[in-house]
This record gives sequence, C-alpha cells and structure tokens, in this order.
Amino acid sequence: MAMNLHFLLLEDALKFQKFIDVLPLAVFIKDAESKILAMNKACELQWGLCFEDLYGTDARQYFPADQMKIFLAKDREVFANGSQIDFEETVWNTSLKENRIVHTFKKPFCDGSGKPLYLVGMSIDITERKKAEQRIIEIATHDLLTGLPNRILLNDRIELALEHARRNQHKAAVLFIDLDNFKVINDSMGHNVGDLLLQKVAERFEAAVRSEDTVARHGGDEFIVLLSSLSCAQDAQKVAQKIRDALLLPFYINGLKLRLSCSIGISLFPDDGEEVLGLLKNSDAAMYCAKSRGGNNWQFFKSHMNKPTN
Ligand SMILES: Nc1nc2c(ncn2[C@@H]2O[C@H](COP(=O)(O)OP(=O)(O)OP(=O)(O)O)[C@@H](O)[C@H]2O)c(=O)[nH]1
Repeated sequence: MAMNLHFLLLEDALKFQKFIDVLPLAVFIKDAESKILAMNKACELQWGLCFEDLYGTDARQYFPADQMKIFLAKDREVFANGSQIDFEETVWNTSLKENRIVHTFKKPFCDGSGKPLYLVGMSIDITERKKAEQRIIEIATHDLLTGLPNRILLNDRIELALEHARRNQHKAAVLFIDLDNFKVINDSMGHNVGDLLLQKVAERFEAAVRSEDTVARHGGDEFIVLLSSLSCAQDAQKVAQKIRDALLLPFYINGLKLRLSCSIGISLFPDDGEEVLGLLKNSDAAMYCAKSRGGNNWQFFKSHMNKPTN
C-alpha cells in the first residue's frame, strides 16, 4: 500500500489510496519532517520509485543533492508560511534514469487552529511541453539551413552587446559578409550544392571567431558577425582578415573542389553608430564598397559610403 496514513482507519486508508491512484497527476503527502506519508501511482511513475522505496529510508539516496535541497526548502516554506506555492523544478526519475521537468504545487493541510500538519503536493510532468517550447524558440530564432542565429536573435544579441559595451566603455563591431558570385555556384552546380556550401561556410565562420561572438545568417548568401567586446578597431580588422582567409581554403562537396571568397563591411560601435539599425546599415554600405573594389576584401565604414552615387 503506497501510504502510511496512521490517522486514517485501514478501510479509509485503502479507499483514499484508490481515490488518489485514479488521478493522472502525481500526488504526495508529507509530514512536517518532509517524510513521505502517501503517494499515488502517477507519483510513483513520475519519480520512478514506489512508496516502499521511500518509506522509512533516506530519500537522498534517490535524488541528487541539489534537487533534495530545493525539495526541502520548498517544504519548509509551506510549513513556515502556511500557504500554497507553485513552481517549476527538476526531478530525477530513478527508473528512467533521467531528469524530468515538473510543475509542482505544495499546499499545507492545517488543523482547526490553522497550524500546518501535513503538506499536500501535486505535480505535473511538463518535460515534453518544455521541449516543444524550446524547439519552437529554436526554430523562430535560428536559420534552418545552417543552424546559425537568424536576424531576430542577431538583433537581440547586438542590443545586448551594445548595452554591455556602453557599460564597460568597450567597442563592438558588426561585420557584414556577402559571398562573392555565389549565384554562379548555384547556377552551375545546382541549389543542393549551394545549400551544402552555405552550411560549410557557416562552420568556417564559426571556427574563425571566439565563442562569445555571434555568427548569424542574415539571409541568402549574407552573414553577419558580431564582435561583442573589442578594445580597438584593429581587432575587428584582424577578425575580418581571419574570416576572409578561412574562405580561401577550398571546399570539397560531392567530390567537387569549390573556391569561394567574400566581401566584408565593418562598422564599429560607437564610432559608426550607437544603435542596431545604424550599425547594420553602415556595415552593409561598407560591404558594398568592398564588393565594388572587386570583392575578396574588407572595408571599414566611412561616412561618404552612405552618400548616393550618380
Ligand atoms: N543554395 C542556396 N542559394 C541561396 C540561398 N539563399 C539565397 N541563395 C542564392 O544566393 C545567390 C545570391 O546571389 P546575389 O545576391 O546575386 O549575389 P552573388 O552571385 O553572390 O554576387 P555578388 O554578391 O555581387 O558577389 C542567389 O543565386 C540566390 O538564389 C539558399 O538558401 N540556398
């Protein structure tokens, strides 16, 4: 029997157990020392343990120390405040041997004077929902082909980098990269080869920068690299050089040897703009300048680059 409710008669206890076993949510009852007095079938499944495993033994052998700490702290909160709490937590499932994310409610069961005697817990497994939410966020913020951050996430990262740079009086740089003559590869080798090449290009760019920097796909054959913390403009130049050189090594796709180059425009924070849009626009203008000089080079933004040409 998954309970030790000494305050109930045996017959009542059996009935009570049957009632709570019908519930699809995990239900458990604890005393003021956080000892489990009862749990239902759904709770046994959620924790991968049966009542006999827990009754009279030390629960610390089943749950990781950091989880136990939270379980006990939340129990104490309920007994101290006498009110219901609800929160998300991670619970180790002993039989699945994996962590599950659950939404737990803990409520005191009080005597006539309002003194908490027991704790009634109810918990719903939200692991799959969390994974689905995570997947939706992933899809909404990343480019499907390369797995790189997309424009939405990039804008967020630039905002954060600018905030950080303002606070710490650092520079930051936006590098606008456009592949040279990529259309020729698509047209001559086919879109599939073009797709594979874009994936490999993304890997090369990522390998060329530090982990705290961001490489994003802006769309088509355009990429943005955000250098979030620079001490001087020369550092941006060094990275641009590295990125350019990284592309010059040949790519091998389906037995084909392909060569590629890119044009890079660099805008600096705060020199060339203090906001996301301005920095992107100015790095784009600098990239066009690099392209107009034959590609395979990089240019820093200069104010005349934004002036219309006749
Ligand atoms: N394979 C593939 N091609 C893409 C994708 N997105 C955009 N493109 C192609 O990328 C090419 C970009 O061409 P353009 O912007 O004209 O530039 P370009 O040929 O690189 O020429 P320049 O920029 O002037 O050097 C076009 O052929 C697009 O169809 C994609 O997801 N996969």
